[in-house]
Amino acid sequence: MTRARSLSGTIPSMETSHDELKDNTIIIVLGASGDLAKKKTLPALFGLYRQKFLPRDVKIVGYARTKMDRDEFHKRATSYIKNHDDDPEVATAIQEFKDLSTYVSGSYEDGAAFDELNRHLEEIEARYQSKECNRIFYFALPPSVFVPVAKNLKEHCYISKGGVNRVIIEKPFGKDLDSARDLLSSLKQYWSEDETFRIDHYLGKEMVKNLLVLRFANVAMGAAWDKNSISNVQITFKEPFGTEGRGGYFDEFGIIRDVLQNHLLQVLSILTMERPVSFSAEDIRDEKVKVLRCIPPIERSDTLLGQYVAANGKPGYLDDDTVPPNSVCPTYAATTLWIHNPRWEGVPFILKAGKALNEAKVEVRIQFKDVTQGIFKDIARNELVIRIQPSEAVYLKLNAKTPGLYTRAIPTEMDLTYKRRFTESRIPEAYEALILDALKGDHSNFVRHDELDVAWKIFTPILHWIDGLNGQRPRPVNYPYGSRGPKELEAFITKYGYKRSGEAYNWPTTNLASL
Ligand SMILES: NC(=O)C1=CN([C@@H]2O[C@H](COP(=O)(O)OP(=O)(O)OC[C@H]3O[C@@H](n4cnc5c(N)ncnc54)[C@H](OP(=O)(O)O)[C@@H]3O)[C@@H](O)[C@H]2O)C=CC1
Ligand SMILES: O=C1O[C@H](COP(=O)(O)O)[C@@H](O)[C@H](O)[C@H]1O
Repeated sequence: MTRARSLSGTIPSMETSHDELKDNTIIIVLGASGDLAKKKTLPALFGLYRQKFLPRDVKIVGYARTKMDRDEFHKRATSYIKNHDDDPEVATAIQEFKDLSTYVSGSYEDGAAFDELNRHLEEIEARYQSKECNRIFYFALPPSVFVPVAKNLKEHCYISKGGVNRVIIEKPFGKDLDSARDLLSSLKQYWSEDETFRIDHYLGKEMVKNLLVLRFANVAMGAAWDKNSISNVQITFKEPFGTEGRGGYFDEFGIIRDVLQNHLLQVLSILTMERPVSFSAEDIRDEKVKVLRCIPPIERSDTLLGQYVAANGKPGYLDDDTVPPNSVCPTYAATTLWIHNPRWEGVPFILKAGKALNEAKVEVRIQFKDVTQGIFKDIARNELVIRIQPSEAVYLKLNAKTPGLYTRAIPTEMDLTYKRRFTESRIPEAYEALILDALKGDHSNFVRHDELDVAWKIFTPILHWIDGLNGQRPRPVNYPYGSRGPKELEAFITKYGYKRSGEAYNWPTTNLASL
């Protein structure tokens, strides 16, 4: 396997080799006919193959119930690979990728079908030089079949004569605390924690991984990273499209389970945890769990729920045929979390996520406190913004003296936009980074069982209220498709101390002529 080059400023223990799989490895994608496999898993495997990050002589096997021949599987597997036609190097790599990929059709419940899969894997392995072979099973499957598939793989496809077996599992991991505990304990009967890699793909995003470095490799950041300097924090997820055909799934889960309880809470935990002793998986995850345990369950009064309605020629949530009529499922939520520890006591962390909004954006916005008044009056607050996507960036809004013969401060910015600063670098897809970690046996960017438990403790009471388990279901407020969200949002964030700058803020350049 190709090894990462040693760079100046390398983070030492991030280079640690775990149980890295270098050869004789088969990656089996279960649910290979589905949406996730087609759009994310198989393109990520191709990306890794093309960059020579997969084990030598790797083979990929798709498995699902749908009957299809190898050509049809190849067509689907490569349909989301970009730059298909015009680059001969990509075309060659695609052909090689097809040559190493096969497909087996079978059910998820039937042991005999998994015997068939196992026979196919053994045929491949018979051609490997070593007797020690490795199998990685990737669950691109709905949660309803997680347990039978985990059981059948263990009973029919597990290599017990040496070699490594691993399972990579996608969210959702349950619907509340009890169901998550049930799911986890069912899966644990078959697969150990060490063999299990629970994906939250936000942990594979470049800017989420960057949070640890920004925070702990910069004294200047560390010094201001607490309640003494910070007024409030917003973690925002915005998508410009609605459920569009995925309403059946979505209506059962809602935006909180879809995005807040996992992706945004992961970002929050890395943003607020204490410095880990090392970059080992357990040291990082210990610190994440510690900070999450300081967060009490979310209060109803700290919650704003919304649902999009038709506007701008786009359909409302209830117009989606796959959504039950009169559903009160929230497609937008803002919730405020509080961390009861000495570093963060009193700082509101506002998690906001919505579908069918005016733009695609995920960012962390840290607003600092007001500067002492006196020599300054109504001066803008500093804000540090970490834009996770699109167009990765970190920028700090800060006040500077207006150049020239003025004694006036003006809001400006220090801007680290990745496209401009790192012109030669390709930012990896989250799934590429995570599959590579799983091949290396590095759990740092995967969700540990106790992280899940504490995450569900924070969200379960509010989810039960939304699900109507304790009485009537709350009705979300409406917001138009393509808008910034519910009109109540501005008052909601203001309540937690967020102050918009009084000065019109021109970003990224300041027009001095207009002063
Ligand atoms: N799609 C996405 O972008 C994302 C998905 N995920 C998670 O990944 C997993 C897979 O998602 P996705 O690919 O969208 O799911 P799909 O609904 O596309 O299901 C994947 C495959 O599973 C089989 N399947 C579907 N429904 C059932 C069922 N009721 N019983 C048995 N088998 C079924 C189908 O294959 P066949 O009939 O051929 O066996 C299907 O092709 C889910 O847990 C999802 O929450 C997570 C993040 C993003
Ligand atoms: O897990 C999910 O994430 C996607 C958003 O992922 P991103 O990488 O495009 O930001 C979201 O659309 C989907 O509803 C959710 O299940």
